[in-house]
Amino acid sequence: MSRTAKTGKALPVRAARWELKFSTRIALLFGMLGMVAISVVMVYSLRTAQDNLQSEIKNSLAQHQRSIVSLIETRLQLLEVYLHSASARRTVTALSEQAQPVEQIAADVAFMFQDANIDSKLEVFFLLDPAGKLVMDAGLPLFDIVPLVAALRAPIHYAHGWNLVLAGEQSALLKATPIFDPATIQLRGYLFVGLALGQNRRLVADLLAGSNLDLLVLGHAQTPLVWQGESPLALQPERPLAILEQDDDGLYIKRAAISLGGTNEPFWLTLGVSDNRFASIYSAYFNSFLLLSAGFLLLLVVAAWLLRISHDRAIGQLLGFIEAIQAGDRGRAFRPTGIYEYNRVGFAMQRMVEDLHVAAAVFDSAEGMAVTDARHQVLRVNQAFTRITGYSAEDVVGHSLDFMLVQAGNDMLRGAILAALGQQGAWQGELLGRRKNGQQYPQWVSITEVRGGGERQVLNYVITLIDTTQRKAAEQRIEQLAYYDPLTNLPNRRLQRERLEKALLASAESGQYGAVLFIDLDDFKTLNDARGHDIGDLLLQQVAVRLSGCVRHSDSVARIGGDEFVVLLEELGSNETSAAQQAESIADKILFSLRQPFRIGQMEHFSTLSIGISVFQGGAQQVDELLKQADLAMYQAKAAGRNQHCFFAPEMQARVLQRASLESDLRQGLLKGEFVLYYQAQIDQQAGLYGAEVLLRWQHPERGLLAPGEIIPVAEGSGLILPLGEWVLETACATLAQWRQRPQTQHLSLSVNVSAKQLQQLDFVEQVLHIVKRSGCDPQRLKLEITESMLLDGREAVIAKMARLKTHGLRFSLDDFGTGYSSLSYLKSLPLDQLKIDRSFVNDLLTDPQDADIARTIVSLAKALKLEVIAEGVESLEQCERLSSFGCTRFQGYYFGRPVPLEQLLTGEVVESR
Ligand SMILES: Nc1nc2c(ncn2[C@@H]2O[C@H](COP(=O)(O)O[C@H]3[C@@H](O)[C@H](n4cnc5c(=O)[nH]c(N)nc54)O[C@@H]3COP(=O)(O)O)[C@@H](O)[C@H]2O)c(=O)[nH]1
Repeated sequence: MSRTAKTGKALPVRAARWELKFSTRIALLFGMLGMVAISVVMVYSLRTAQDNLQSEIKNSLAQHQRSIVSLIETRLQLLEVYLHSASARRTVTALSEQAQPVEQIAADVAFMFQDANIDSKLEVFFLLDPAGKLVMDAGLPLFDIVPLVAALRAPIHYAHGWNLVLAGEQSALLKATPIFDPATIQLRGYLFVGLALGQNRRLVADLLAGSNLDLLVLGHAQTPLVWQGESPLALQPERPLAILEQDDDGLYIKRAAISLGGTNEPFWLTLGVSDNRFASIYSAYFNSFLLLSAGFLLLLVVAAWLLRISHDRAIGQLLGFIEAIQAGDRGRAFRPTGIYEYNRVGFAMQRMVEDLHVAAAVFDSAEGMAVTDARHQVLRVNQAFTRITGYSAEDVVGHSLDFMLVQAGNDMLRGAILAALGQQGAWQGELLGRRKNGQQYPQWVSITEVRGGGERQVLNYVITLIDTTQRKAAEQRIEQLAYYDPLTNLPNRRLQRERLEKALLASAESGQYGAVLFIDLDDFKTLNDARGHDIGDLLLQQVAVRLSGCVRHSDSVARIGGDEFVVLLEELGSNETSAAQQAESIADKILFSLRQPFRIGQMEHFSTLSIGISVFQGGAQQVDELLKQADLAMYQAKAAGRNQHCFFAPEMQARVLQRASLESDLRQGLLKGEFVLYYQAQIDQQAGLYGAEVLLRWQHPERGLLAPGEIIPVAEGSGLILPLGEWVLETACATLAQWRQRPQTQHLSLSVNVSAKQLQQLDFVEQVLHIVKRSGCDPQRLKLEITESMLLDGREAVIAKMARLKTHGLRFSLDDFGTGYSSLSYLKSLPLDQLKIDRSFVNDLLTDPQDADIARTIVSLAKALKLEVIAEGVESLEQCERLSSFGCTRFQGYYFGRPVPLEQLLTGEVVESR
């Protein structure tokens, strides 16, 4: 037998041995059940009917027995009444006179009882004389009483109750009464009445009258006395009492012991009735049984029909669901039927289908999948497998996948995989695969056993392949990004730290010295800002190449940020001096190498660098500490004039600590008001003192008066420059406000140094205007000194702030002019009022023609830009005169006065010289 699947292929389906439609099966089952049930009911009903019949017959016969006994008793009582009545009246006369016929006595009794038929009741009625001789027989002639009289014992016995007298075939129940002569009270005889029993057909007829009995036998002891009807069982006195029996002719017979006339005689009465008389009861039972069976069968048919309908509907729904799934309706949900079991099947099937869809979806996932049998022969592969490996299903089905593995011959690996599969049922790991085109590729392989069957033996292996080529490349890329500087391809700070940690451990083990060179390019920021970041990047790349060229292969060069590089030198021997010498020689080599001109595009650039060296012998030191030491040494090298190296010395550390403590002091100093302002006079050639520069001083409780050089870097580093700068501005404005009050001073202006951090504040303009307004000073007398370097970051924003402040009357001076890289066009865009010639040019003005030229140029430039110009650091008359010769008319310097407290500024010679 075969069934056609959706694919059109014939699927072999083994039919069950007794395959029947469910409805047919139900009909058969119900039919059989109906037959069995009807048979059982029939047997039960018949037996019940029989039992009921017998019980009815039994009851009926018992009833008849009671009636018959009652009839006989009634007859006896009547006879007794007759007897006594007859004895009371004429009977005595009759006996004495002998004239009264017996008929007359009977007629008297009949008259007395008004009973015309009394003759028929007085069947046995006779008189005996005292000697027991029959005097008169007044009973019915039907009965011959002679044998009875002969069988009598003394007549007196019969005066006390009924007595059975048996005389051959004759028998009767007799009772007597003595007859006395009323006059003499002499016994004259006995009057007897009796009920004839033996062969008394009249009695039997009377007893059977109106009954449906077919048999009656009245017996005494072993002798039937009178009977009517025939049955072989009826005349057998030995038959059991009170048991219903049936003879071969179907006659039901029941014998019972009875008591008559108060005697103790063993009378028995057997009654019989033919089963024909109960045919109607049988037929009633049979008919109702037939009716019941027919009704039951009908019910069965209806039930089977209803069952079939509901089954057909439910199975139709279930089949519809299955066929829809087969037809590709994947999202079809099972609609519950009215039958619980089918719903379970339907829902189980729906879950199964969903699981199969999930499994199919999983199988069609982006991961390559192959399913093999227990002998590793491929059964199925998915599309991703083909995409990854290049092998189609036809290429691999029926083969082992070993040929695709580069390590196929590696027995150890194979053994490890099989061992893992045996123990955990799964293995995963990285294997080198070979694609169909021969290309090798890394792949992550997972193998999982599928077990089943009674003994849970391995049925299949599911193999998942993930091509990790891209992931590995990405990992490498991530590692490159995480550990290498993308600009120079040198290790970055993170990698260098790790290498340093390893180097320290190695050094601790070997006892060999190593060294860290912290390298910072001199003036790189200036180049970067002036020439742009692209040029800066090119320089950094070339620096990286040169640095790498200066060290051994085993050494490590890293760029840890901006223009900072760290070189790690290892295995410098176990002699500290020799190690330091080696480090120094490499530092010199680096300095020399980097001093050579760089060619960046069309431009030739000269660069120098500062190197801090820290020598280490692992164990005691931490990476951070080592880097910090080298960094400090590098700053030392910068402070010492740049383009040189400097070894770390513990004093440097002390300075750092000192700086930290200064920061804490500075915070306290601000709170305690330890800061003061000094004023350095600014002189106009014609007008004399025209203003002053405000210079910060700190009256340190322990260290005395500190200059800005010690305060400002710490304040800027800690952020305290903001409250400090605000205080300076407020104090200067307060001075200006005071000066405004006095005619001698109201023309004086003040220059206030502003730090880059102050200027970068978003609300700098508002802050300044607020302070100015609150102080009540003339904003035109306030000049803010900025440096070129402040304009490097966020130049547009700084210019906008300057412009806003200028609209409120404030003025700006460009400090240290000439030391930076300001271009002319850039200078022109700044909203300036004054250029300040840097002290370094003034210093060598008289000796260095180049500085003199610069100073002259700055004066000319200021004039061209219509700006004031002032020279700072003027220490001699000669310098002053030379600057005057260039056209500079304003001066500041020790020649005119050192920075002094406010009181001294106004009382000093300068004011007087005005
Ligand atoms: N942000 C702030 N910066 C401030 C503040 N106060 C000062 N500073 C900055 O500190 C720099 C150094 O100031 P100071 O140590 O006070 O030195 C000034 C003068 O003492 C010195 N000077 C003046 N004349 C001469 C001279 O003839 N010879 C000589 N060797 N030195 C001289 O120059 C300093 C003033 O220079 P300048 O500012 O360039 O005019 C100082 O430069 C400020 O940058 C402050 O409150 N806030």
